[in-house]
Amino acid sequence: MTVAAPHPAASGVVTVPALEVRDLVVRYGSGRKARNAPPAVDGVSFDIAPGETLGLVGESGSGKSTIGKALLGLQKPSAGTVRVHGQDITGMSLKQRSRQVADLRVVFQDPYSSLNPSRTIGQTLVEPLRLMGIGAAEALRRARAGVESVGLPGDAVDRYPGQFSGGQRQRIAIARALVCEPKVVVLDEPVSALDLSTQAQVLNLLADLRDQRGLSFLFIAHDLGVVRFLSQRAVVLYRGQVMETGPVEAVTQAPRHPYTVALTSAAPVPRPAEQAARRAAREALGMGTAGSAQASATGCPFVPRCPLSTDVCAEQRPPLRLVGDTPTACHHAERVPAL
Ligand SMILES: Nc1ncnc2c1ncn2[C@@H]1O[C@H](COP(=O)(O)OP(=O)(O)OP(=O)(O)O)[C@@H](O)[C@H]1O
Repeated sequence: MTVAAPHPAASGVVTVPALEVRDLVVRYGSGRKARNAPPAVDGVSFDIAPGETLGLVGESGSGKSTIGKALLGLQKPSAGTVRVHGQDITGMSLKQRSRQVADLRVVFQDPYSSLNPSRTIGQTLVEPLRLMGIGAAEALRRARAGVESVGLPGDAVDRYPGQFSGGQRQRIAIARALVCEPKVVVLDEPVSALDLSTQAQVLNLLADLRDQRGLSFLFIAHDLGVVRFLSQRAVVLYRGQVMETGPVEAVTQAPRHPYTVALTSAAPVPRPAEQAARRAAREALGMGTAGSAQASATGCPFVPRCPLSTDVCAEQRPPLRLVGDTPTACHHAERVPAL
């Protein structure tokens, strides 16, 4: 099994982050109703160092993909900034980005819908290079090298997506992302549509490419086992907010926030006693047992035995936040002295 590479920041050398996200807020829709609704992403901040992989985890609907879309310019942020190697790209249009921001690319979840079925692999890979002003012959040479770098034959450029398996298509999607030689790649659930053995192959390929090229990954996933395999650090999201962040081993093996405990309890661990404790934590928090954790609609999803329902709580926000080493107050506990 591939082991996550050491965190580059461990060397003590101060570097400009490959990706810097500050106080990101994203609201969908417009008008008063949208303004009054809780944002899909609510003040999220994180950095990714050069060569580092950051796992972004959370239950379905927690805002993971919305963050990915905001980084890529597919969804306009309501507030906050996004910098790639120090360059502020927050307000850039998609057109500007395609010319200027070759540093940031994406691999989407679904290898079947993310490639245009009517275009050859070569046409798909050449397009972003041509937008960057690279000549046709050189772009085709790079496209061939790109498919070879993900373990496919160079003549794959003459074929169509329908002629490849799901795993091969995901390799092609990775080649498309890397052909522009980006520094940062957003991987939005890149293996969750693949069967288990293909998942392992694609994860190993991603780890190899990252280590060879010094890439930084934002690895969006709901499967904590997969996140642990590739990431050095993890950010746990709930309802658009960061609940906990830290080294991936600490977050997955010794989570500090009750929500993370509940989320991790769905992932198998080698020690039965720990598994049982985590299962109990999930039950205490009123969360489901499947991989996608669901908070209880009634009853506080954060504090065991808290009698306040999310309907009653005026804050309508997670009561306890643990970011870095700085826990903030539990609003629910302030209101319920008996806790
Ligand atoms: N186009 C949209 N219009 C309105 N609301 C949206 C839109 N896309 C997402 N949302 C809402 O934003 C919130 C975050 O959704 P998002 O897709 O980012 O979550 P996620 O963590 O990626 O979930 P999943 O793991 O299921 O993909 C959810 O409440 C969702 O309903």
